[in-house]
Amino acid sequence: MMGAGKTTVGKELARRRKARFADCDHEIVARTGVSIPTIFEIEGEAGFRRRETQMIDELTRQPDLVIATGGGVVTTPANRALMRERGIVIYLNVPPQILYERTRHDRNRPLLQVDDPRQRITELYQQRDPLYREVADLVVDGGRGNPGTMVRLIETALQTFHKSPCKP
Ligand SMILES: Nc1ncnc2c1ncn2[C@@H]1O[C@H](COP(=O)(O)OP(=O)(O)O)[C@@H](O)[C@H]1O
Ligand SMILES: O=C(O)C1=C[C@@H](OP(=O)(O)O)[C@@H](O)[C@H](O)C1
Ligand SMILES: [Mg+2]
Repeated sequence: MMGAGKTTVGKELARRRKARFADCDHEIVARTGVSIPTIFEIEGEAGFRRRETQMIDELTRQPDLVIATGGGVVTTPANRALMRERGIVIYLNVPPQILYERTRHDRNRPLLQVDDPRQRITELYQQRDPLYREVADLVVDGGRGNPGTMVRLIETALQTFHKSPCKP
């Protein structure tokens, strides 16, 4: 979900594992030269989702890459299939109240620029939680500690986890 810590924790996880890192949103912004809110403004959410699918396809072809997705990636069935087939997927599960606290001052998430962002987050969480679980290989409680603690939890879980992602 937005505010779960994917960008922050993903970057640190990659550093610790000496892997490369890519943030899907960051790559889309770099490619288009405009911000996420601007893409939503011009192309709508549907336009952003098309770009996201293209980018996920591109990124998941690369080996040894830690990818931080955007929180809405699971809303597109094709993305869920790509993630399951090509990657080890970690769901950072964080309760809506904490997601709200972490995102309340941020203006860079167009879906939360509404009158009642707390309610919006709760609705999105309810809709998406089953989808995150559908694609996840590991579910980590992401609301319990700082990013460093999250990375250590993930590293420990990965030690006893073996999956051979398909070659794209
Ligand atoms: N485990 C954590 N504990 C406390 N704050 C966190 C944690 N993970 C991320 N944050 C903070 O929450 C905000 C959102 O994090 P971010 O990595 O952008 O989330 P996402 O990419 O999942 O939307 C940032 O201000 C970040 O510093
Ligand atoms: O949850 C979503 O639908 C979105 C999450 C954002 O990424 P973060 O999860 O990194 O905030 C970004 O992709 C866009 O604003 C839409
Ligand atoms: Mg992010």
